[in-house]
Amino acid sequence: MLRYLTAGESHGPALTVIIEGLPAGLALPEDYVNRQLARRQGGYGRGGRMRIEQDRVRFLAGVRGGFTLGSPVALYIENRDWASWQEIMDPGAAARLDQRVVTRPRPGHADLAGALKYGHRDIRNVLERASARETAARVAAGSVARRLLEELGIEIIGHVVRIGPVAAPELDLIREMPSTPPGGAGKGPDEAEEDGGCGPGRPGGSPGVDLRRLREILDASPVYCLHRETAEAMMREIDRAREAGDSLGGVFEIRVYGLPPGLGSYVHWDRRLDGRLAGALMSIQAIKGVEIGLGFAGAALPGSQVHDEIFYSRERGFHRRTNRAGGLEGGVTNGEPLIVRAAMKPIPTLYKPLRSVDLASKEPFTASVERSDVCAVPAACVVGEAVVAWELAAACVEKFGGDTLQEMKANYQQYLDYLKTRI
Ligand SMILES: Cc1cc2nc3c(=O)[nH]c(=O)nc-3n(C[C@H](O)[C@H](O)[C@H](O)COP(=O)(O)O)c2cc1C
Ligand SMILES: C=C(O[C@@H]1CC(C(=O)O)=C[C@@H](OP(=O)(O)O)[C@H]1O)C(=O)O
Repeated sequence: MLRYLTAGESHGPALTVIIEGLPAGLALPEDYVNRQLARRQGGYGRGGRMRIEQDRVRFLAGVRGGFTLGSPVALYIENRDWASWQEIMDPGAAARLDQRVVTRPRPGHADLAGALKYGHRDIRNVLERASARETAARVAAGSVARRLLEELGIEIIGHVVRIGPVAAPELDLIREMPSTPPGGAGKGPDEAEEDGGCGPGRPGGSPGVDLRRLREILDASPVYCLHRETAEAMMREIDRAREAGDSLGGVFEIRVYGLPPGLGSYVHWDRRLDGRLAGALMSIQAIKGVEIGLGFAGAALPGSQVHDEIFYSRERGFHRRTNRAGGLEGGVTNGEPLIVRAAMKPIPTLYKPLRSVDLASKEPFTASVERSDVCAVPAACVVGEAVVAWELAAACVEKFGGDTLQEMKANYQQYLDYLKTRI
């Protein structure tokens, strides 16, 4: 079983993660994790805090010479902002608990509900842990999972499809993402349609696109959006929101290629991979909706336009020409790429103040803000990739097991060989 716990306050000394259940022998360079941490810090619309932090992982246990030992992996990410908060956030008796006390709950944040639940008079005790600073720890854990998935040929890619009112042109869910930006020599729709399938020689479906090139395009986009013109419109919208003292949400999409059929299970509710993925994505701060494949759009269509017909050929085995199910049927991967989307609400801390009531005096007030993100959808997309990676790696560990990576890969290969006898 693969599991992890995180701890850490936003302005405390550090974030920590303990991961248990990884096989021994997985190459885990610090730089690999650091690259994902840097992506999470990026994205147009972030506030001043991201200019202070420079997230770097430090392994404290479970890794030696760049390889996992099979023992629990402990890792640590320093909060640079701690230097300015040490006096107030000190875990010991030296903490100045009377300083910078927060009694004004922000609508949309955990402030009021958290203070009532835990009996805190200082909302700082809530916001420090409710803050999405914690997602740096989740991205670190997710990077470890992603590294493991890579060993099995499973690749994850996320992109932003909406920021506020600006949406990327609808990507046809039955086709793949374009391999080049608009105007370039992308793959034709008919060619793309022929990709995928869980037939011989391509277990788990094929991306049908150059993932390295896609990543380059996405990393070069300040909003992690594939379409240059849409990205520019998104940035203009973020600028407008910032000038108006407002904030924006949006939607990101995660696609996973190279998945074998058979991860997750229909036999019990808590083993369904769709439920696990939705739970993981919904647990990200400010995520308010998740859809798989056609998702909500499917509710408006007749069944004949929703379900993916099954075909068979000797070369490709069982395959589909459409992927409206987003790679999952019955809570089990079906060999098609996974497609999930998550909707993020606008950031709750606004420069344009919203009405609220002081926790201590019960007097109404309108909030004032020192700093905040205006839009964090690109960052949330990186967090989304991480939590999806985690759930998929956990499902792989469950199905293929193994105390060493070699053993796990051998089990995986045996399963793929078995699948070939079925097609
Ligand atoms: C990457 C990321 C960055 C965020 N940055 C901020 C921020 O700067 N200010 C803020 O008020 N909320 C921010 N949020 C959202 C809050 O953390 C979130 O709304 C809050 O924890 C309440 O949880 P809920 O929205 O899930 O109910 C951010 C969320 C994410 C995922
Ligand atoms: C620190 C991060 O995001 C923070 C998430 C966050 C919130 O309320 O969720 C509020 C802001 O924190 P601060 O008030 O310290 O500026 C963001 O900067 C991060 O992503 O690493």
